Amino acid sequence: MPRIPTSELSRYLLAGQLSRRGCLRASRICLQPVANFQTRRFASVETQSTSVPPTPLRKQLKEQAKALKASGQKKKKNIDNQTVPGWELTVGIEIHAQLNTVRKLFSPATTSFNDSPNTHVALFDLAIPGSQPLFQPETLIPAVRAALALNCDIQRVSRFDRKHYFHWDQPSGYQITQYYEPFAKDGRIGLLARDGIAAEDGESIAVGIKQVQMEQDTAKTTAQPGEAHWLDFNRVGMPLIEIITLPEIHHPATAAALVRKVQMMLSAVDACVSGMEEGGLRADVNVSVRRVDDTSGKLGTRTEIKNLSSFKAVEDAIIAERDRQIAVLEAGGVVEGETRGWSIGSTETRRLRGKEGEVDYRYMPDPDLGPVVIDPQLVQRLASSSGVSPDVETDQLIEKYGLTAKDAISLLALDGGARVQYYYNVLDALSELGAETDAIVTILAANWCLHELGKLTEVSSDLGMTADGECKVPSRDLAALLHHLCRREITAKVAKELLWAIFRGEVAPGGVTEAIKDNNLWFNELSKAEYEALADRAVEGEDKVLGEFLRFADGKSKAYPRGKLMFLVGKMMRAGPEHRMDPTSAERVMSTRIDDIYLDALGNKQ
Ligand SMILES: Nc1ncnc2c1ncn2[C@@H]1O[C@H](COP(=O)(O)OP(=O)(O)OP(=O)(O)O)[C@@H](O)[C@H]1O
Ligand SMILES: [Mg+2]
Ligand SMILES: [Mg+2]
Repeated sequence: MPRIPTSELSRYLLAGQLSRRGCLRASRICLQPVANFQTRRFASVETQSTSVPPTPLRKQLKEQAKALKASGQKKKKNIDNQTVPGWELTVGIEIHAQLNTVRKLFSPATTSFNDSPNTHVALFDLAIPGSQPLFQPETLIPAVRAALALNCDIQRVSRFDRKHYFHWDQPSGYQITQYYEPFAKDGRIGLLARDGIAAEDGESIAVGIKQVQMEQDTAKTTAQPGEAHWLDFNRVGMPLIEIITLPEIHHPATAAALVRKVQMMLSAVDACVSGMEEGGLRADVNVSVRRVDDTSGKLGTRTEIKNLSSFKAVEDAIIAERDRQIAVLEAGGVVEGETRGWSIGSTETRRLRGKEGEVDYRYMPDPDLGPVVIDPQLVQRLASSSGVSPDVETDQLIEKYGLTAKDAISLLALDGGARVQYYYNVLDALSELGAETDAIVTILAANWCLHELGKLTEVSSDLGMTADGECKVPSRDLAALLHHLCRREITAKVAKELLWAIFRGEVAPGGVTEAIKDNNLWFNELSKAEYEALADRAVEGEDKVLGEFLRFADGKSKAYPRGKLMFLVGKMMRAGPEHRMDPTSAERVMSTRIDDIYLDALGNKQ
């Protein structure tokens, strides 16, 4: 496998775009994407093309559901597909998480997130001859915080090893990782029913963490039409931790819940900048099956599905691979240890390479790097200054703000932990506006932060959420909007339209009230008499419908005819000026008038 041709690199060197200064000093160089760089396609390559913007995950899932519906096939719901009678599934997960650091692991180049390609690259990152690794000790801070959150024992001495493989995403021909002596071992992660584990796992479950190791990320490859690949070396050398669980997970939903919980835990202690949705976290799942009556005590042969980038993909890929392995074994075959891939929307995993294709990594201690010695005092300090755990924060969101466990956990999980910060910012802004932040308001605010904001991203892919909880809809503007809504000064419909306008940038920041004024959107509700007049008109010619209420009042029918009530309210709403009406008020007036007036009148008629 060829490495990056020296001619390509020297072209940039000659063009003066690569820093000639010391190999170990920070250098921001500007490489253009490597066009038409042809070499063997590797399975782990990300195959999106930059010429076509990637489709947002939610959209992909919707399209997948549509296609399934159109094909007339019915997919078994995951909730009913956690076990296969007669078989035990076993899963172990490797999670790669990008650490929240300013510099790369072994070079002083700054880390980047969605910056222009090849603008954060030091000589060492490209393995320019003569350059050497320079361990950046501050990368230990998020790494140790993460390992502590996962209840690991931090090792006083750990070491770096070289894992050799040849691929264009790793210019040196090896990745520096911790193989023989990782910095953290023997952790444990607790999962509760509310975290979304399979019902079969009961109220709670603990999964062991074998080890956590530090390692370098690889360059990002973007496949272009034809055989060309573009390489972005900003990602090469970014510090990662690899979290390796023991093979102790036995249900697909529990595996997905574990990855989600790890993401929440890492963001709670500020160890990571972004979650799965943004590409800061990736998971490989190892899957095996064995018959429940197997008494050998041995696990089945594992296959590994690499590079999963959503919680749903984790669950779906495990189900597909479990079913494939069972089918092979039931047909009298054997499961081969191999690496497999998964794409969104598929129903089967696909073989990438088998055992014979497995790379011999030729692990060896890196001779250019000394041991890492972590002072127990540092560990203590980091332990005592860590953020609140997701379990505790979920409890607080439930108890203090009245949220459901599902909404609390969704808030914590979204945008790599930034969505819940956004929620707090909205509540603070509501208090500043003088709003009572009782449960009605806190629940309403959570609903908008989750669901109404979520609807915006169904069309556009991005809210632009920052780590400090701000986005294209400033928290103060959402608070102003909710304040008016709670005081019934605008209708929910107007509030939703305003949210879109803010998102599209059509309302100046801080200008929600002005926008309502300028567009005459205040809710000038109908008077009681006006509602009553509309109700009277709505029941004209509806004696048959009113008869249903009479039957209920006379005890002839047991169920209150709520559907009929809503039918009459719908007639009222259609007949009146919608922007001046509230469906709840209309319903109240209609139901009172049915009881007080219309039924008597109907009785007299009959
Ligand atoms: N029989 C099995 N069934 C399911 N999972 C298993 C089985 N045996 C091991 N595992 C899991 O496989 C994973 C092995 O990860 P580890 O990083 O140690 O090795 P690797 O996959 O060979 O390395 P890498 O992919 O990083 O090159 C662990 O999560 C472990 O729990
Ligand atoms: Mg591994
Ligand atoms: Mg692996």
